[in-house]
Amino acid sequence: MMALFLKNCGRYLFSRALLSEYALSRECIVPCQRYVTDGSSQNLKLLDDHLVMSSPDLTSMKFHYFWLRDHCRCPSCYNKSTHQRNVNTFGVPFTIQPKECRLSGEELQVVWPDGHASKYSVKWLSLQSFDSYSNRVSAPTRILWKGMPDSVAHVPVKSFLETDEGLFKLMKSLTALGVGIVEGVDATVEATAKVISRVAPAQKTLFGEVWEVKPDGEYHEDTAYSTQALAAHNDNTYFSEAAGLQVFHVLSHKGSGGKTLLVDGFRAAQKVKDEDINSFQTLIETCIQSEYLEKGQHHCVTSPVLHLHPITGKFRQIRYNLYDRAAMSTVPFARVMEWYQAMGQLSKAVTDPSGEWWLQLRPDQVLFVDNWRVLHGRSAYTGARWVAGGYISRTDYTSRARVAGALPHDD
Ligand SMILES: C[N+](C)(C)CCCC[C@H](N)C(=O)O
Ligand SMILES: O=C(O)CCC(=O)C(=O)O
Ligand SMILES: [Fe+2]
Repeated sequence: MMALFLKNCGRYLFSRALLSEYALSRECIVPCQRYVTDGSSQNLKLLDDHLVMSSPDLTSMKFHYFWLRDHCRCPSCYNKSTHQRNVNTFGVPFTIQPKECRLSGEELQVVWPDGHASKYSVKWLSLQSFDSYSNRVSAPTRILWKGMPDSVAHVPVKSFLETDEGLFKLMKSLTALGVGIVEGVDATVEATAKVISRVAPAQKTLFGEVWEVKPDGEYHEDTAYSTQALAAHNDNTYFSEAAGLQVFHVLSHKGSGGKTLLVDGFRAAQKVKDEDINSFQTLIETCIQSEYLEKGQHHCVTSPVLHLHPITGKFRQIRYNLYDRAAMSTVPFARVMEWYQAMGQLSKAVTDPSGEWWLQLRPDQVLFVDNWRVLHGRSAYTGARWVAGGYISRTDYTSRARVAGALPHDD
């Protein structure tokens, strides 16, 4: 039974709390079973602190009575227009049991001891089970890539600005590959701003909202404002939350170099995971500090380089920026070299030339990059180069992607 439980919950939930909770579950102790059927396809089994619904075509679902009371969707417990709960959850005794409970058609109807009545559609319940959640969040949405990915969207600006399909194409490219391009855009800051705001408002940071890097433009104490080459990196590793998307538009360049480099950070992390699981673990566990310092600014964040989704274990974020690391004092002496070695493995995967996509951005192309996944860089350049761009916060990006239908679950 325990083995079955572990299997159903997936391998990321070996928490001691859960195991002991299960050991205490009354299901094993009190076989108080009442079967209620009304001829519907579901079978209802009422146990001490939860019920089990099963049908021949559906794996059984379990819900605690307390959970059911907390999820009452009647107008006094739940505000359907604001999508917010109103129920006084902790005014309910944890030991609550239904006074009556029946299945009527595809609806579960419960009357509680105080007479309060709740109804739940079986379909809705089936979408709320842990199994259903895990299946949804585990569903593959990403394609890892090396070199130039085949299917990056190049969306014409008119279609992008004016049609749902145009927006969907870009968002889908971003959720699948972490990169997407809008083409045919005027080489002006205003046109860039319009393209950015079709996704979400540009995020205001110390660099501005829609920023520009150009000779004699606004200057910040950062190598991005120099002409030197920049190896692949993520931006904002020193912010408590790095921007979700970064947008680049090379408006003009009279000179040489200045090519853009893109690398799939999740592909690099996957390589380390496949070939050296200990290094991978070190990069998930070890916290290092990143910082940004200039007059009036001191951003400083301590965080691991790799983050996984807490339930599925899928990649959530890579924070790879060798330049913006602070002096390393967060790692105990005995583990310093272990971290360097692990980071060295990741660095090898990141800089493997077969994984690099070098492109020369044209002045009509606006490039969107998922800054939690894809690393960017550039070659050194000469001459006058004018780049406009912006950040979009993670929550605004993922919200837009879900509304557009390109991201079905949390991420
Ligand atoms: C993009 N923009 C030019 C505004 C700023 C660049 C900031 C660069 C910083 N080293 C980082 O990696 O976050
Ligand atoms: O100049 C470029 O193309 C990119 C520089 C960069 O890394 C940045 O602005 O974040
Ligand atoms: Fe950057």
